[in-house]
Amino acid sequence: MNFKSGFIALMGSPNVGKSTLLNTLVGTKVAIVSKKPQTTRNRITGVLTRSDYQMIFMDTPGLQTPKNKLGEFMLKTAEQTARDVDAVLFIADARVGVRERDQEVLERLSKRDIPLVIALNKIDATDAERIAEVEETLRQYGSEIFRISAKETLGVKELVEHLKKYLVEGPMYYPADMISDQPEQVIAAELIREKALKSLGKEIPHGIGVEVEKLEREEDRDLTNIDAVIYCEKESHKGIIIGAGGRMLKKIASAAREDMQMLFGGKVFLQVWVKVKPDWRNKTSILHTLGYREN
Ligand SMILES: Nc1nc2c(ncn2[C@@H]2O[C@H](COP(=O)(O)OP(=O)(O)OP(=O)(O)O)[C@@H](O)[C@H]2O)c(=O)[nH]1
Repeated sequence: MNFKSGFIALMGSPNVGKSTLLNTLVGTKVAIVSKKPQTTRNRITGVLTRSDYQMIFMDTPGLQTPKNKLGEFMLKTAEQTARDVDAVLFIADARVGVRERDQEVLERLSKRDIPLVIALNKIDATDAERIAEVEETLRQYGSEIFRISAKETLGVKELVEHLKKYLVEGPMYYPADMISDQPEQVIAAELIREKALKSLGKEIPHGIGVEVEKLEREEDRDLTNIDAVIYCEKESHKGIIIGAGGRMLKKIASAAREDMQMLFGGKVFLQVWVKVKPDWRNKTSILHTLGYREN
């Protein structure tokens, strides 16, 4: 059987249990990313790797009505994330029910081509009648509703089994053990990958992977140095990723660096290389190196 992988966006209002579920799914504490308080509200990625599949979860910020620039940024990030994934997992709180904001978001999500799966969380703290009532409201947005408790790990296995259906044949984007050791590296890599996919359109669909080789902080200068490599499968793809005069790569790196600065705080010095590795996920040898500096 071939390896499958995919990206799944976690969406839902603040406090419904997205971080708890992410931690339950991935089995490690990934929700602590930065020391800066507001940055924990940005996107966090959790990776669930098994022998035959890898699920990459994007934890989007809460869907509250934006009150300021940061709020606007977070909402934008959440909606953008939901666009570039293989499935969206919407989480509702059984105790609170379906809020107006949830309805607006669900309305939009249900009209998209991306599969929508709904998890009704906190069933451990809600009576059966209430659960049935909320589920009834949710049914108009999608038929795939799972009752879960992220905290008590109820129904989570069934949910994962279902989500597996939306994975596609593809690479192991991240090393199996990466998330527990270096969440920041994973997030930095994902940001670059996201910017690359967005800028490149459908030209190079699943053929790229990003690896962050170095992420070092210089606390005294409030600076983070990041070295990353975009792996692609063909020489022709490398040309497209770099672009005429290096413009495409510059665009990708600039956009990624901007998000990284939001996420990590302080300044980010980012260098991105593009390397061709036809089977990049299995081989360790680097066939070709092309340097590019972005600052
Ligand atoms: N009883 C119960 N409480 C839960 C469950 N899942 C999460 N919680 C609690 O709900 C609260 C919010 O959980 P979080 O995981 O931080 O929610 P979130 O959606 O990530 O919140 P934001 O970061 O604000 O978007 C915490 O107090 C959790 O302990 C659950 O399944 N059952």
